This record gives sequence, structure tokens and C-alpha cells, in this order.
Amino acid sequence: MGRPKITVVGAGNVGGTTAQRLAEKDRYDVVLVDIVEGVPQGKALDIVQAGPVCGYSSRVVGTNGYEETAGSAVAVITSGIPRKPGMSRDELLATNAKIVKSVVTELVSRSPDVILILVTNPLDAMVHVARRVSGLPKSRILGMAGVLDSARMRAFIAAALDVPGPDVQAMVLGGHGDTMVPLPRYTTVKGRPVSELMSKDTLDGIVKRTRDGGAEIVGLLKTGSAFYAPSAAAVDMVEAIMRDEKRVLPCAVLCEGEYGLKDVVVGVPVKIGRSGAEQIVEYELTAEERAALDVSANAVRELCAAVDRLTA
Ligand SMILES: NC(=O)c1ccc[n+]([C@@H]2O[C@H](COP(=O)([O-])OP(=O)(O)OC[C@H]3O[C@@H](n4cnc5c(N)ncnc54)[C@H](O)[C@@H]3O)[C@@H](O)[C@H]2O)c1
Ligand SMILES: O=C(O)C[C@H](O)C(=O)O
Repeated sequence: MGRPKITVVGAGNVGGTTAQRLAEKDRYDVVLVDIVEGVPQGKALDIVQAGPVCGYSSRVVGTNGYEETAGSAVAVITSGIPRKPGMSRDELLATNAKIVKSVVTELVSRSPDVILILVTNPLDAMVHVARRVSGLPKSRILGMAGVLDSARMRAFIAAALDVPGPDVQAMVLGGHGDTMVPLPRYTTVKGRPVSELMSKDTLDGIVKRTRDGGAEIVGLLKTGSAFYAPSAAAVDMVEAIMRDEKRVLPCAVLCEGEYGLKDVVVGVPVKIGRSGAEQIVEYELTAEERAALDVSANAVRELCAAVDRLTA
């Protein structure tokens, strides 16, 4: 029996790096899809040629069609335009909704058991579009954002305290935008609450920098957005699924009453295993944290209503 197949759609910055990171795991066959002729084929060949040096023998195929994607266990969707300096993620809505709609239709028709991980922005609205067009159960449609936003918070805290990044645990909930909800109360360094280790002012600064983390990198790169940490976060989700890890990760999924939120896709802690989003885990929130999550969910609702009008 061959290795499980993971498809990555979009062979740009995030997609190409995701395919590379997946190949380096040496556990999967990887299919890389893009509309631009030659790019997925060239990147796939390049990744395969790194194998003898890096010690992996993953099969990586680049293609402009979907035949090779048949039977995918997981598909990571990164196809779509990134923002430029001065833009919000929401401005990508109309263009990327069309792309995600067509990509999801192509994927699901050939891989009915697939688990989708959306990366394309605006993230929560793209999960909503994928849900609408795919007809897949909500457990098999996840959005990647919380793992990235939490990783940023963890990296900023690690730098401020001069501790290893992996020692820091953090949880960022809500939509992947200006209203995201970093939770300092659930942030620890080797089990110690972060509030015991730094001043409130320093922590407030880190919360703000986390919220602005994507824009900070867009401002520096000028021609696109972050991709090293986003691809690492997407692959972390793939691994949690494929290895049936049952880890709790912040992911964008449909809430149906959890956290008092009804019929809205938003970032919440989710137990991830081989069936996908196996359970939304309800952390106890203060009134203030819950209110912030409500504000964020409402912002997502507005965007989803807009995308429904655009793609009706
Ligand atoms: N969720 C997150 O946290 C997060 C993080 C980083 C980037 N993103 C988003 O991911 C998306 C991709 O970012 P990037 O930096 O890789 O952009 P990029 O421009 O480098 O790559 C996008 C790729 O998608 C391809 N594409 C466009 N339409 C397609 C279609 N119909 N089928 C297949 N491929 C298609 C393009 O040809 C391009 O190669 C953007 O929307 C960006 O905002 C989200
Ligand atoms: O900021 C962006 O537009 C890309 C991504 O959502 C990120 O947070 O890096």
C-alpha cells in the first residue's frame, strides 16, 4: 500500500513551502496543484531533488489538473491572492471566494473522504464557502489561523523572556483578523502563567503585536505575506490529523452552540484526530473574553453574509 496522499492546492509561497515541509516528513505522497503551467511541476521536481540530501524519499507530483489528487486524505487549500501593504484580508474576499469555490468542487468530486484545511484569506469566510459548496460534514472542514496566531504570540513571549519558543503555550481564538482574541490567561511558560513572568504593559504589547502579526510581515515583504510560519502551522494540523494525535489546537470550524455561538465559523480550541475536528473544547472564559469572542464572531458573520451575496 502506498503512503497517504496529501494534496496542496496553490503552489505559491505558502503552498510550495507546505509541500516542502510535508515531503520532509517522509510519510506522505504529496500532490501540488496550481493553475500556472510549469510552476507546480517545477517546484515538485525541486523538492524531490532535495530528498537525497535531506534524507527523504517522498513522492511529490506537480500538476495543473485534479486527476492526481484522487483519493487524497487531506487537502490544504492555499490558492488565492495575498494582500499587499495597506490592505485588509477582507479585501481579498471576492477574488478568493471564486477560487476556493472552484477548487473545493474539483477536490471533493475526486476525494469524497477528504479532510480540507483552508489557508486562503479571509480565512473564516473561506471555510464558510468551502462548507457551503462541498457538503462535507463540519468535522472535515477546518481553517488554519489559530495555530499561526498562537505561534506568533509564543515567539514574541519567548523572545521577551529569553526562553525556548516550544516552552511557551498560547491560545488565540476568534476570527483571523483585527478582532482575533489572544488569551493571556491561557498562556504559560513551562506551566507557569505568563502574567507572573512579565509586566502587564509588556504582555499588552505582545497581544497587540500578535493581532498585527500578519500586517507587520506584509509591511516588510511589500509584495506578499508570511509563509514560513503559515506553512509550518498548516503542516502541524495535517500531522495532528494523520497521526490521530487528539491534540487541542485553535482552528476555524463551524460552531453550533459552543461558546454560545450559533452557525458561525470562528477559531476555537478543537481536538484534532484522524476524523478531523473531533470535538470543540469549551474553555472557561471570563465575561470580557466571551464578549471579545462575540465581537469577533459577529465580524465573521458580516463577512460571510457578504460572500453569500457575492457568490449566490
Ligand atoms: N490563514 C492564514 O493564516 C494565512 C497565512 C498566510 C497566507 N494566507 C493566505 O493564503 C493565500 C496564499 O498566499 P501565498 O503567499 O501562498 O500567495 P501566492 O501568490 O504566493 O500563491 C498563491 C498561488 O495560488 C495560485 N492560484 C490562484 N488561483 C488558483 C486556482 N484557481 N487554482 C489553483 N491555484 C491557484 C496562484 O497561481 C499562486 O501560485 C492568500 O490568500 C493569503 O492571504 C493565509
Ligand atoms: O497577513 C496576511 O495577509 C497573511 C496571513 O493571514 C498572516 O496572518 O500572515
